Amino acid sequence: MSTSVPLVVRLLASSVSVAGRAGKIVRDVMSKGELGIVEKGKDDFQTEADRSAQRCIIASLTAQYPKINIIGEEDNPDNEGEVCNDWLTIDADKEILSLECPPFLQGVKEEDIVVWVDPLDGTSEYTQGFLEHVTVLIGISVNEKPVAGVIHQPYYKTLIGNEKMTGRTIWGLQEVGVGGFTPAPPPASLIITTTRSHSNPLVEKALQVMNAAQILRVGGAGYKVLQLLEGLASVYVFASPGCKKWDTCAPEAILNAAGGKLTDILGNNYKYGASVSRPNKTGVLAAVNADLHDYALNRIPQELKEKLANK
Ligand SMILES: Nc1ncnc2c1ncn2[C@@H]1O[C@H](COP(=O)(O)O)[C@@H](O)[C@H]1OP(=O)(O)O
Ligand SMILES: [Mg+2]
Ligand SMILES: [Mg+2]
Ligand SMILES: [Mg+2]
Repeated sequence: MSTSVPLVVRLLASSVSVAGRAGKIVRDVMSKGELGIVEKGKDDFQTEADRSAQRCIIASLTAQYPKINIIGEEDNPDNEGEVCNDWLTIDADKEILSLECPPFLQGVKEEDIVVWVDPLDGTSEYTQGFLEHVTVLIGISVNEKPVAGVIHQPYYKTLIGNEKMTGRTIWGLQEVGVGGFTPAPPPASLIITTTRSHSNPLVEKALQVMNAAQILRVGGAGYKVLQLLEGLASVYVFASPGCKKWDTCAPEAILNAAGGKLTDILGNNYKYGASVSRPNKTGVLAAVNADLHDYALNRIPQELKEKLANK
C-alpha cells in the first residue's frame, strides 16, 4: 500500500475491506446456528457474531494503525488476544485508495483519530431473522467530528448478470461523497423510519407529531440511514436514549457526505472524541437534507425535548 496516500483515505480503504470480512463472520455464525446469545441488559443482547466480528475488526485495524484509538461496542476481554490469520484483514479497497483526500484531512495523524466500531448493528433483528436490517458499522472521527464511515450490509442480495452477490459496502467521506450504492432522491411524501425493537411512549409521541404519510419500523441505526440514502424514507426519528456513539458515527459521516444531517432530538450535534460518554442520551434525528431536518426538529414539542434532556 502506498504511504503517499493520506492516512484518513488509507484507513477508510482498510475499513471497507475489513467490514466485508466481518460481514462474512456474521453470516458464518448464523449458518452454523450457534448464536451464543448473552443478555447485556434490558432489550440488549450480544451474540457470537457481535464478539467475533469485533475481534476481527479491532485486531485488523490495530495491526495496521497502532496509535489510533479504536472503540468497539462489545466489552470483550478477548479483544487484545490472538486472532486467527483468517480473520486478520490487511487489504485496502483500491477504489477508495484512489480518492482525492479533502485538504482539511490531509495532515491528520493517528493520534487525532477515534474509530467507533459497531460489529453488528441490529442484534435484536439478527436473532429474530430480520437479516437485511443487520449492518457492520465503522465510523472515523477526527477532532470529535465524524468525517468518514462504512456501512456494510452482510445479507444484501443482488443479481449482477446471472451471478448472485451477497453483501454490499456503502462508504462516505466528507467533501468527497458516498459510494457503494446508488443514492436516490427522497420520497414525495413524508416517510419516517424508526425503531422496531426499542420503542416507548416518548418515541411514539415524537412520531405522532410528525404528520407523516407512513412510518417504517426497522432495526439498526445503519439500516435506517441506508433507507434515507436510498430514498425509501426522508427522516429518522428516535426520541429515546439507547443508541450509542458506535451506532451513529459511521451513519452520520456517510449521511453528511451525501448532504444530509444527523443530530440529537434537540438539534445538537454529538461529539465523537474518545472521552465522550457512550450513550446518545438525547436520541437521534436524521434527515436527507437540512430542510427536512428543520421541519422535523420544529415539530417536536419543547416539552418532549426537555423530558429527554432531563432524563
Ligand atoms: N435500548 C437499547 N439497548 C441497547 N441497544 C440499543 C437500544 N436502543 C438502541 N440500541 C442500539 O441502537 C441500534 C438502533 O436502535 P433501533 O434498532 O432500536 O432503532 C440498535 O440496533 C442497537 O444497536 P446494536 O444492535 O448494535 O446493539
Ligand atoms: Mg448491542
Ligand atoms: Mg448498534
Ligand atoms: Mg452492535
